[in-house]
Amino acid sequence: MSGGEQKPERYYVGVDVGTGSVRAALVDQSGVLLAFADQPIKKWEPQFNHHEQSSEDIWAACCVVTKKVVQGIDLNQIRGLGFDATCSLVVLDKQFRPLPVNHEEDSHRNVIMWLDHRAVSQVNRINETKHSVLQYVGGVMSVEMQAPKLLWLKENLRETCWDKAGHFFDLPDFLSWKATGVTARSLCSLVCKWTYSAERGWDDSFWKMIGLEDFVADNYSKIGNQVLPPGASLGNGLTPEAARDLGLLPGIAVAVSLIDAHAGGLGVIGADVKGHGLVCEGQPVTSRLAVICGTSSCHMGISKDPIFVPGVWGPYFSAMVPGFWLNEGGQSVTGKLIDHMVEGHAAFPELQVKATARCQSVYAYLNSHLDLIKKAQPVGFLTVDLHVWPDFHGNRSPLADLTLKGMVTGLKLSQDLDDLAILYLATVQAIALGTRFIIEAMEAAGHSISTLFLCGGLSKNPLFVQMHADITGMPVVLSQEVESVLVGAAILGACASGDFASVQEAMAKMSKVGKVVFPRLQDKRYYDKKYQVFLKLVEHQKEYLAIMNDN
Ligand SMILES: Nc1ncnc2c1ncn2[C@@H]1O[C@H](COP(=O)(O)OP(=O)(O)O)[C@@H](O)[C@H]1O
Ligand SMILES: O=C(CO)[C@H](O)[C@H](O)COP(=O)(O)O
Repeated sequence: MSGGEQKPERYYVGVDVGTGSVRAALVDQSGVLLAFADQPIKKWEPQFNHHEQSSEDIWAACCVVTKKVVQGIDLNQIRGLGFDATCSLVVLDKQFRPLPVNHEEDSHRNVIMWLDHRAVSQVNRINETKHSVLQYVGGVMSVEMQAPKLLWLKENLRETCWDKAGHFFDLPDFLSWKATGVTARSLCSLVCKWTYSAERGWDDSFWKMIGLEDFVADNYSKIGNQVLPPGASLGNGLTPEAARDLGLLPGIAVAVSLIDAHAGGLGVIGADVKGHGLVCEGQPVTSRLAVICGTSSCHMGISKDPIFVPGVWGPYFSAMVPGFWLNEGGQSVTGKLIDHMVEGHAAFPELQVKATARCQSVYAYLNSHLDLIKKAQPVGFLTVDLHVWPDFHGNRSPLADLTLKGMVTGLKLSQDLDDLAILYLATVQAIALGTRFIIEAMEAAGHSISTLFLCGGLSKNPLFVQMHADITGMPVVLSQEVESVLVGAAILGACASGDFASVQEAMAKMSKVGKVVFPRLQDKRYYDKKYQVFLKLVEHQKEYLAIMNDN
């Protein structure tokens, strides 16, 4: 190339499989999103607490969105592809065909979703073993992890699923296998959801103790015995078949994947914060907490040395940022809870009609409605006598108690739009109060957090963002690209292509600060009182249980 000519742009494709939809983006070397597409995916709930999906449906959606974002682009400029996905469990037979994870024997439904709580008895038995691997998941294994789900399959679907199974994949690893034919697993998935240790590998005694000695006997071939770091390049890149499916060129670099929350973490946590008046500017990156808020919220904090936080997953070595330990706090339903509260209210049909008439989302309409009814006071003060405990799907962190339930106190006989708006506000606040609860647990164990970096669908909601700032008392950083999880996936593709020397370098170059929302410190006293009530709610819930269980 002659001196005056510009180098052709280099692009990366990121694919993010969330709970409700698949998204793809075309991203350039500086992390700018040039094209975006999304596509809903199917979900089944055949019985309460059973949640299933189809890996074929998910792959088909990945193909649709990828083809859309590369339309009109010279495919030779696309250097790498990265996937992230929810940590759902995909089951395939020895010939890589889908196997049913249900009593109906519907093999189309071969994915047990991350939020599925069918394996309660199994996880209780696993926790009773007090095995040392449990130290690395906050002391208590979650029913949402893979070991209890695998045990459930063995105990409940022996002939139709377990005996025929050849491959159990975390969804992010299924996608990279589909793209490359390589069955290597991501260190991220195996460490965070499967009890693998980055330093010690699999622990035979754990699998034997819980009754899944089958994996030890076949040298873990069904759950992964080749483990690679996220962002590493897989095999010979994209296979000709997958290239046809996705509308890309064969041979482009495909990265080892990440779980979606972890991709969000990569997409936001390394941004250069200079000039934004943020306290974290002069502090190490460990002072930042990435909060990825979609159907669920995940609170990703990193540290140089392992920190054991009771009820908070981890510490996981190199599972998100290489060389750092990760603690992952979480709330199992946040976006799903807001939607549940709003859509279940008697005034929801009226809300839908009014929001549609104004061409607004229901959330934007509710936010403006709250602004109307708040009068002179700060909007958050509308919930002085309405309080919510948000564990409608159990508590992930910091209590790690899946038996906890949701609570609402302060209900009235009214069913109008004002009532719906205030209940929505109290729910948003409860989620933010839950974040404060998690941060306090992390800090008590040794983390020192000063700044939140929010991304995911809920970060599009200004009320949700402001409440997180006001209730935690910390500034909230939003990225320049709203779809930061996709930037994280593209960072993986960029690393696999060899265009960046390390994940850290790609993070620093591709994630950018957009808006900063500061806490309104004048409202602190009010939110401190809301937090006091919040903690009382769960105390009371436990008391009610003790009364009812007392013989
Ligand atoms: N424009 C928006 N304004 C406010 N909230 C939104 C918006 N879009 C999505 N959400 C919320 O975000 C949640 C979904 O987030 P998303 O990141 O898309 O989920 P997932 O990755 O789990 O599929 C929804 O449940 C909804 O509550
Ligand atoms: O457990 C998780 C990450 O470790 C997430 O909760 C799960 O992957 C679902 O993510 P989302 O709510 O973004 O769909």
